[in-house]
Amino acid sequence: MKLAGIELRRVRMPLVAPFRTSFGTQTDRDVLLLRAVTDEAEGWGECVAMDDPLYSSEYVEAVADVLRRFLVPALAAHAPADATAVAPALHPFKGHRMAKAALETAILDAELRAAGRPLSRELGAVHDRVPCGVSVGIMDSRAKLLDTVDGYLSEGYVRIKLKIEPGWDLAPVRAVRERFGDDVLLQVDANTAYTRADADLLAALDPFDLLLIEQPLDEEDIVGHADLSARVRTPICLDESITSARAAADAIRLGACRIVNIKPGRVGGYLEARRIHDLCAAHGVPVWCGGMLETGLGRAANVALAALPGFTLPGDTSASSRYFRTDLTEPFVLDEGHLAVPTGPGIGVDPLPEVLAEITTSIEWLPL
Ligand SMILES: CC(=O)N[C@@H](Cc1ccc2ccccc2c1)C(=O)O
Ligand SMILES: [Mg+2]
Repeated sequence: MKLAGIELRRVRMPLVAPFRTSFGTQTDRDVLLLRAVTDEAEGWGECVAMDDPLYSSEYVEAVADVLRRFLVPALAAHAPADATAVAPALHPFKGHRMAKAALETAILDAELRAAGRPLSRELGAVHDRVPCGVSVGIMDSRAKLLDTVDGYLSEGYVRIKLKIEPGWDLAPVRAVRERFGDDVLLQVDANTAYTRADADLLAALDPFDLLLIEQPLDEEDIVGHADLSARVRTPICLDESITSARAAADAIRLGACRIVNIKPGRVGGYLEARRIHDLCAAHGVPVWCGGMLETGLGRAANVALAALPGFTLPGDTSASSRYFRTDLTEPFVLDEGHLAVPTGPGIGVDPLPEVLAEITTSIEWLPL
């Protein structure tokens, strides 16, 4: 397969409702899409980076810059025959895992489409549909929160995740438990909003029988999470801290987490995501697929990954309608709380041309 070039395409999509987390409120998605053009097929990679470096150090403008000046020229020099050669070619450049993930995914998609192989098969999927959870933002009131959770449960979501931050934690969790009972699968995500001094407060969540507490502390505080794990009964799950298979291995070894949220965009791509899945499975650590408000392109690839055997907890692979009135692809629609794994070659979905044209804000061609 010969790579002719990479198209950087920025698209803007409004969210159906503001999404508030401990690091800010999002009202729309400004997404960088990569289209890899080869002599045999083309492939899509969706970058998960936000507009601002609030979830991680990466942000969309920086991703475009590092692709333009370093990562795409490096591929020109290495002329990778397939996606497995991409990470080694990019290794000299430190970090920028979200940029690397989008580039590798676009090339992997092109390669698999040319070969007629679905991504799910390539990764080792064992299911043809996956159970879906939903991430619920911080709200202005408990009443609004309860209405929102009620709506999602009615839609069929099998797990509820509440965003929390200091001042919005025990009360919303208690309200959801009191209203919907103890059988609802419930977890929380702090996006690093707490400190080691909050151990007693986080331990106060134990009576609510949560599935997990996601990333309570700073992404670099592995030891703090290990100390917390010894004081809090609820399993600690890491998200922002798990940037690679090595980071996952170290966190597990140090007892910093008992569950891992795998996000291919955060760890450098689907091949590294599979390595993390395999490593966690070897340690008996359950994993689930996180979400970064992807369009249907990224959503399709995530659903394929979530079908691997070690993904034993429902992920944030929600339906398209959780975030978008109109998705970039045919919408992903919840069916009895599940999403079907795409069966077509590569990621198995394509942008709808008229939607793509409508939401595109810029196009840049990077020849190899
Ligand atoms: C579904 C979910 O909670 N995702 C992230 C947080 C998050 C929140 C908002 C975002 C906005 C734009 C891009 C990425 C974003 C990620 C998480 O698990 O921590
Ligand atoms: Mg998270």
